[in-house]
Formats: sequence, C-alpha cells, structure tokens
Amino acid sequence: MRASLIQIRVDDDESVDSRRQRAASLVRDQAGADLVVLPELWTTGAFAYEEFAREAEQLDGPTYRAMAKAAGDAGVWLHAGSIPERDPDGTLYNTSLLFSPSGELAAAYRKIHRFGFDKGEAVLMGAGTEPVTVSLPETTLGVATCYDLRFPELFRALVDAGAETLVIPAGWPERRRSHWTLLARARAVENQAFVLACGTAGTHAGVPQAGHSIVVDPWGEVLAEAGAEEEVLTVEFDPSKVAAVREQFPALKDRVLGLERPRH
Ligand SMILES: O=C(O)CCC(=O)C(=O)O
Repeated sequence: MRASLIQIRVDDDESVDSRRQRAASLVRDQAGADLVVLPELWTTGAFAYEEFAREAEQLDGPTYRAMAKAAGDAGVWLHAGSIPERDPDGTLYNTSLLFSPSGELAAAYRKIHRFGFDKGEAVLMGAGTEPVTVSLPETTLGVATCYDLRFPELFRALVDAGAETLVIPAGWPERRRSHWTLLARARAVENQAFVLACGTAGTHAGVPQAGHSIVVDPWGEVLAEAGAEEEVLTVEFDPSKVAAVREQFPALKDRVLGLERPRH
C-alpha cells in the first residue's frame, strides 16, 4: 500500500478558504496513492478555540464537499482529518471524515477523548462515544484523533474490532513532541499494528506545531518521519506484516481482560 500523509501548515495568516483549496489540491496531487491522510482540525488549527464555533460546519458542509470531490478526483481513500462539526442540536464535535475513492463518505468519527489540559476543547466540544473502523480492500483502519493517542484502551477496542492500521490525525504541539513519537511507537508495538500519525506544521494561536508526522510498522520500527515544515510524507507498506507479526510473537493472545476499574 502507498500512503501519503499531508502535514499541512496551519499558520494564522492563511484563511480557512485558502487552506481548504490548498488541501484539496494537495489531495488531488496524490492520485496513485491508496490512502491519503490530513491532520486534525486543519481548517482552524487545533488550538484556535475561539474559531471553532465561527468555523463549525454541518457534517456535509464546505470541507466535506471539497474533500469528497478531491477523494473522487484522485481516486484515493481519504482520511480528511477532522473538522469542528456542528450537530443539528447545536453541539460541536471534533469530527473526522473518511471518504472512499469514489468520493462517498465511508465513516465519520467524533473524537472520544477531548483535550482538557487547557480547558478549550473539553469545554467547547461534546465527546464522541463510538470507536470507528473502516475496511479497505488491503487492511482495516482504526481511527483516533490527537489526544486519543494517550489512551491505549481506545486502541484495544479498535484492535478488537479488527483494526490493523491505526490512523491518527493530530494537531500536536512542539512542546510535547517527544510524547508524540514515543506514543505512536508504543501504540504500534502494543497493538502489533501499523500507525500512520499525521500532524500539522507551522504556528497558530501562538502554539508552534510539532510536525514530525510518523509511520511505524507493527514491530515498532519507524518507516518514515517528516520534519517540522509542511510536507507530504509518502510511504509504502505491506499490510500483511500485521498478521505475520501477530503470528510470530502472539502477545495479543496473552491479554488478561477485565482489569480496568474506572475511578469516575
Ligand atoms: O496530548 C497532547 O499533548 C496534545 C493533544 C492535543 O493537542 C489535542 O488533542 O488537540
């Protein structure tokens, strides 16, 4: 499989419209790839909290339409990253959109773990409740968004639902870049799955972005890693490696279930 991760710049000096057009054109440039991935909240930037309500879209709004068309034009599976979605009841969600190569919506995933550290997202947005997997001809994707990366139990749920390739759009800050790389590799090793983690470049709302999109194989080896600037990270990988690693070193079979005791 060939995957292209579009690590787009989210600087404040570009309008949402301009970035949307640029993203669509970057997706079209990836014709020939099997899977294309954009990052989290790339229209607004993940830390531009005051813009979430202003730029929120109904699910089938302008970003949906632009990305559906770009996926169809390029003939690729597209994980179009996430948008601030406004539900008809008024609640905002951090929602990822996935399109098939014919431009049909294949899945929408509302981020389950809201970023509560500086209150913004956790106060402004509702929480998703449903883990999402999507079957492609070559592999089953399990999707998660940014802060979700810190919660291994979500990834176990995705693996239990058949995920072999974990796709994680993010707007991770440079300040915690060491966690990003470490957690991406940890999720790959513990789940014996490919991890495709696509971040943003640039600075918005005063927060420098980590970039460093990364692709990790089921043995934890880094297949490709971007730098800090905008770039398209392209990688070839063999999805059958997941079954091979799970068979050669069957740690997932030794799980002891039922240990989780939530405190709240
Ligand atoms: O967990 C982190 O360090 C970053 C998370 C984040 O920025 C987000 O989920 O938007």
